[in-house]
Amino acid sequence: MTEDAERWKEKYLKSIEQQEKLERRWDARLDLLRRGLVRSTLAAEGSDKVVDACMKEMREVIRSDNMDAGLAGLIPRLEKAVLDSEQRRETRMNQVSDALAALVGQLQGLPLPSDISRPLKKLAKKLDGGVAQSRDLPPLLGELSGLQGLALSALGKQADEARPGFLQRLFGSREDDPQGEPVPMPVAEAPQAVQASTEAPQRDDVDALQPLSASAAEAIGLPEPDLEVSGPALIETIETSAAQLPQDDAPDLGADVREPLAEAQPAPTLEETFGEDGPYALPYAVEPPYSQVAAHIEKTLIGLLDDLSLPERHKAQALEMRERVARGLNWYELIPVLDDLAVLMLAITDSGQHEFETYLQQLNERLEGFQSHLHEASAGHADNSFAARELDTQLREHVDGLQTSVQGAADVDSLKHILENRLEGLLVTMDEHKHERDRREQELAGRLQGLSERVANMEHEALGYREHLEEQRQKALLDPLTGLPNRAAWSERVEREMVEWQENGGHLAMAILDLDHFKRINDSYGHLAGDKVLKIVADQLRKRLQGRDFIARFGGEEFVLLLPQRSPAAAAQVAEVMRATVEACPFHFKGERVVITTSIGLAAFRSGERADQVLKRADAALYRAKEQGRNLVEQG
Ligand SMILES: Nc1nc2c(ncn2[C@@H]2O[C@H](COP(=O)(O)OP(=O)(O)OP(=O)(O)O)[C@@H](O)[C@H]2O)c(=O)[nH]1
Repeated sequence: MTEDAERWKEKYLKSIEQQEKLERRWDARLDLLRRGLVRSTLAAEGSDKVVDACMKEMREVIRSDNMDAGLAGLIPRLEKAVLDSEQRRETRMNQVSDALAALVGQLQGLPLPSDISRPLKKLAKKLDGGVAQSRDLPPLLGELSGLQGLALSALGKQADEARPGFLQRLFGSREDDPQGEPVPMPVAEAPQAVQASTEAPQRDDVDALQPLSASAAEAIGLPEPDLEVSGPALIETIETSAAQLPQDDAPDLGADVREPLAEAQPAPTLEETFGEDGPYALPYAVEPPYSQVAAHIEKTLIGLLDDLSLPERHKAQALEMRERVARGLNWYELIPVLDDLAVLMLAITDSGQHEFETYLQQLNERLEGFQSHLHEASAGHADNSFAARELDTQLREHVDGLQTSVQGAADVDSLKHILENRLEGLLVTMDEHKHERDRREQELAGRLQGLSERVANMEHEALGYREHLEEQRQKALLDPLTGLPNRAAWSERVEREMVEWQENGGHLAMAILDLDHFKRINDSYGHLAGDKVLKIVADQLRKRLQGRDFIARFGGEEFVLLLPQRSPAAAAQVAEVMRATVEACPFHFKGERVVITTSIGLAAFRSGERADQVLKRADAALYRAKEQGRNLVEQG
């Protein structure tokens, strides 16, 4: 064997040896992987039936000789099973998270001391974002169970103090509540209520915490169920008494409010008085879980997308959104869809602006056309002047010619002939000129007619746009839920009244009204009931306005009141009427009275002050009213 062949042989043997080593390592790894897989499949067992079946099959495939083919068939099925299982797990986690949030919500509805209600609020916030992992559940459950224990023992303590009535046990009463806070819950009919109403009650007797008999309700002037929302008798009482008082005196209207209570006689129950469907009845709707409202939301969104008249460039986006909605949404998919919808709406508003800009551009082009018509008309006028000068020259030439001819005429006959010729020429020139002038006049009249039509069209369109803009502006100034003016309208009005006040002097005051414990209304009766309360309260407050008084919804459960030309005492009187009006609204739930109250912060404008500074003082006063027990008017 040559030296070269020897070297090749050695190289070949070495590579075989290396190949065998690699194969042994590969087998060892494969064996490890097989064992690992078998153990993993065993460990994962029990999480989901379909996944379990796939895992079992996998173990068999791994142990078989035909692993490649077996795995190729199994893996896609396993992937699908794992995905499905993951989705089911997510749904379960969502359900658990919703249930936990509901539990926390129920606890939050209880009158708990702040050292329990604050951590509860924190826990509610944590649950707001949903629970992503099951490992997060034990600490959350632990936290909830601890807080629930504390809440129960706090309530137990209240029960030990032997306070009558389930609702009183649940929500506490003013004597026990250092804040003296009224709680907007149904007030049960109880015998002592009649007594309370006949024993010249103090202000607290009107409090929601105390059982309120129908007689008391009637006595404070709650309107009949089938009457229009307006005109509870209490409010009329207040108005009468307010009218009798001198404007600059701050009256104790509370006394007027309380008076009728003392004279009240036992009367039918609230349920008898209002029935279950009166204008003040809070709907019995239990807030449904998302799955129950999803179809409605989808239908509404699709309806909205179909009704939108969209500029061409936004149509594809809306169509894509529509398809997403039509495929069905879960809770978490809804939020991005709403975000996208909001972006689309903003884009449409922008295109409204764009449309208007296009209109202005068109208007500009038309005005340019108009200008060029005017140019033509003035050129026509210039032509006319030129033609008149031309005529003048021609006439002069004719007359000169006539003179020359007359001087050169030898006899009367030739003179006559010359004269006739010259006059003929003159008449022809005059005729031609007249024709030309008529033609030009006609042309000019046509142009003027066209111009005046264009102007009329433009005026008509501009008027349409102005009306459309005004309509849009008015809509943008109204709060859609209550129909009251909104924050933007408020700013406009404040601005106007301030200028008037600065120029003419007098008085100007503003007040902030914030419904008390409104969160509890939502939590206890649902958001629909909350919305109904807001609408009715807004309606009632609006009906109390007089003269230049102005009310707006500032947002949420907050209203603002502007009182021009009212002295501080008169403004306080109006605020008190508003407070009593809200308290007197005979809301009821399943036949039981629900007392809803408002706290009010009032501030009068001082010389040199800006509106935001006055609002700040009113807000600080409102804060004090809340601190001092709510259902109060405080001055800032
Ligand atoms: N139904 C309904 N609820 C609203 C609306 N706007 C705001 N809210 C709710 O109003 C509640 C206001 O609650 P908070 O600011 O905590 O105040 P509150 O419960 O009224 O308590 P106090 O102001 O301290 O007496 C929140 O639960 C909001 O979700 C609305 O348009 N409709």
